Amino acid sequence: MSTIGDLGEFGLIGRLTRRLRPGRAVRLGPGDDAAVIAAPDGRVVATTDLLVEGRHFRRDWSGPYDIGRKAAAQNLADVVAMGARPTALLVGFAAPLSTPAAWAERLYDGLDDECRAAGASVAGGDLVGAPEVTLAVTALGDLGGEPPITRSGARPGDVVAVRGRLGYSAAGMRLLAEGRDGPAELIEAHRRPQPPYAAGEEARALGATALLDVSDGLLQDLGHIAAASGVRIEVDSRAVPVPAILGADGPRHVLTGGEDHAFAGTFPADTVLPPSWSPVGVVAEGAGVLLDGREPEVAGWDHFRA
Ligand SMILES: Nc1ncnc2c1ncn2[C@@H]1O[C@H](COP(=O)(O)OP(=O)(O)OP(=O)(O)O)[C@@H](O)[C@H]1O
Ligand SMILES: Cc1ncc(C[n+]2csc(CCOP(=O)(O)O)c2C)c(N)n1
Ligand SMILES: [Mg+2]
Ligand SMILES: [Mg+2]
Ligand SMILES: [Mg+2]
Repeated sequence: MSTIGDLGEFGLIGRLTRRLRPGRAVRLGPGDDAAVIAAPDGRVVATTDLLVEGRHFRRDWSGPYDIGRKAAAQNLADVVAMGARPTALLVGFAAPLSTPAAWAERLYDGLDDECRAAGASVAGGDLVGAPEVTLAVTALGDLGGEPPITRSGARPGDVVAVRGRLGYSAAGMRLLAEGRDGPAELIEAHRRPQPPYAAGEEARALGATALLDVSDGLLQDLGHIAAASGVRIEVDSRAVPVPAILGADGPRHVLTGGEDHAFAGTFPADTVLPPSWSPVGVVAEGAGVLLDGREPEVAGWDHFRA
């Protein structure tokens, strides 16, 4: 079995980049000092997120293909959450030299497939030998001439709505931690989030006043909209859909579980929301997030508290 150490830095770069398919916005991809990405709008949306072994994923819980998909998805979702179309990813990849080359190749297949699903591609990156697997992913996006949908535009009277799965990843992680092997749908959801990438364009068409992706937990992430917009967000727990598959702790997973990368937005009160968007609360004057009129004890994930 060949390892990435056997291949060497440039051998591995060649093996990995060969797996990537060219993307629509990439004018010059891997191979030079930098990539060249089309930015027809003249403004580039840029975002970066780290994934660290043992903190974001475990190699005994997830295979390389799913880790690649997750690393891409969490960054592509941030671009979509700005109301932009993802164009390209840059991937910093650190791994032990004993890592099987096939593991690294499957990681790149996952990155490439998730990019495809969002209309982007991997345009470049960096490679380092290191004691643990770490991925530092940067995503770029195109606003198509439209203004970004920020966290700061929510206004009192707006309705708060969510699109996409919530709580599945947290429920799946709990099962993995307990050594259980089902329900498969939950475990798969933890390994591979499925952000509904169409939500960005939908939210824009619906006149969203603020938008973000739910990475840390619904209540906590809504807190970012509340803070940036200078408003209070009031969530009604009875309005938040809790699928039965999530089990007894379903309500907690849905309200505070991260990593599904659903989208949460605020919309003018008279907006007619399609069924894919579930209204979960309202925007009011004030500050913070209230759940059924009270401050929640737990709101979501915090790296420095976990
Ligand atoms: N080390 C840093 N240096 C500069 N800015 C940072 C740093 N870390 C975070 N930020 C900025 O803080 C803001 C919030 O970051 P955060 O990572 O919470 O958002 P997110 O990527 O949407 O969420 P998540 O990381 O949970 O997926 C972003 O605008 C981000 O660019
Ligand atoms: C091994 C392992 N332990 C814990 C977790 C849970 N977890 C890690 S990061 C995060 C929030 C989003 O991260 P970020 O804010 O960095 O985007 C959550 C819920 C996991 N996925 N794997
Ligand atoms: Mg981040
Ligand atoms: Mg985000
Ligand atoms: Mg976070």
